[in-house]
Amino acid sequence: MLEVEGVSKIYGGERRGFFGRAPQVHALSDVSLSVRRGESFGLVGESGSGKTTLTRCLLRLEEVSAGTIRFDGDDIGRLSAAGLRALRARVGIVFQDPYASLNPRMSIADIVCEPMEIHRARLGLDGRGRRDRAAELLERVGLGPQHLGRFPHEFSGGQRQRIGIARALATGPDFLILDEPTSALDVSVQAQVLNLLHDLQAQLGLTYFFISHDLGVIRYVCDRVALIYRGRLVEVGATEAVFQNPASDYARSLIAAMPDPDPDRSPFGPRFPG
Ligand SMILES: Nc1ncnc2c1ncn2[C@@H]1O[C@H](COP(=O)(O)OP(=O)(O)OP(=O)(O)O)[C@@H](O)[C@H]1O
Repeated sequence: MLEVEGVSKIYGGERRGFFGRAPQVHALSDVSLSVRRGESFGLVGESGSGKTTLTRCLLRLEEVSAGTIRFDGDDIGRLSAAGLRALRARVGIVFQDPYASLNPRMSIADIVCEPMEIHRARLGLDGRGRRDRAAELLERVGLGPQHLGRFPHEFSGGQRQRIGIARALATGPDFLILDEPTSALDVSVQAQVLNLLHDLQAQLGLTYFFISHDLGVIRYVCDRVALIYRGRLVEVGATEAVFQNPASDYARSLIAAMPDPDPDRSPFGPRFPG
């Protein structure tokens, strides 16, 4: 579904004054990976390793410096304005911090309806239709439609992240970027949100691109995983194979540093029980 081929991204280098240039940062160097339809693909890397840059390139919020990204076979670097809008409707994002990512002055109805308004020509829903869909989405994420008129401060962290997930689903995407979706939550709430994501994936046939620096969560959730270090992929493979038989020194050191490498004894229990 997603193919990233030889992608590099260099920030900076633009002229500054008469003689100088901004320093260059190689945020991504020759990154290649592919995500299959219906799978959960994990991207693991420490802060500054290039995870956000890669997701921004996937949505073409940044232009790549080299390489190509294909979504469903289309080179996203060559999409027309209409093609780009369609891409952004098909790709939803759940952000890390459910406190910062929901506008405190907007009602839950407005928050969940906003992406539907942006994409209204494509979705063909009037105001009533958007509100009905928002109610349906709230129900899907385990919150009732009675919450539509309330505001973010009235909800717990886990509930806010459910609202963030409802918003990410608003345009009917088939691909979700989950950017550290549970790292701001308590461990008990993390497991509930991860289980919700698992159920939604099965119900809606979603493909997940799951970013995290928490290997326990990645092992629990992802079918395959890529490790990124200073903008370079150092390992890609089936999650269990990488955990049980890591090929790179980086993977070995990450796994050795995990508090408990046994998923059956992780805070989340065995991988997706039931
Ligand atoms: N707009 C920008 N201009 C210049 N450098 C940037 C820009 N955005 C990111 N960088 C640099 O690119 C590198 C990769 O950053 P990126 O934000 O992609 O990492 P990350 O893995 O997402 O980190 P985090 O987990 O902290 O979000 C870093 O060195 C960062 O400082």
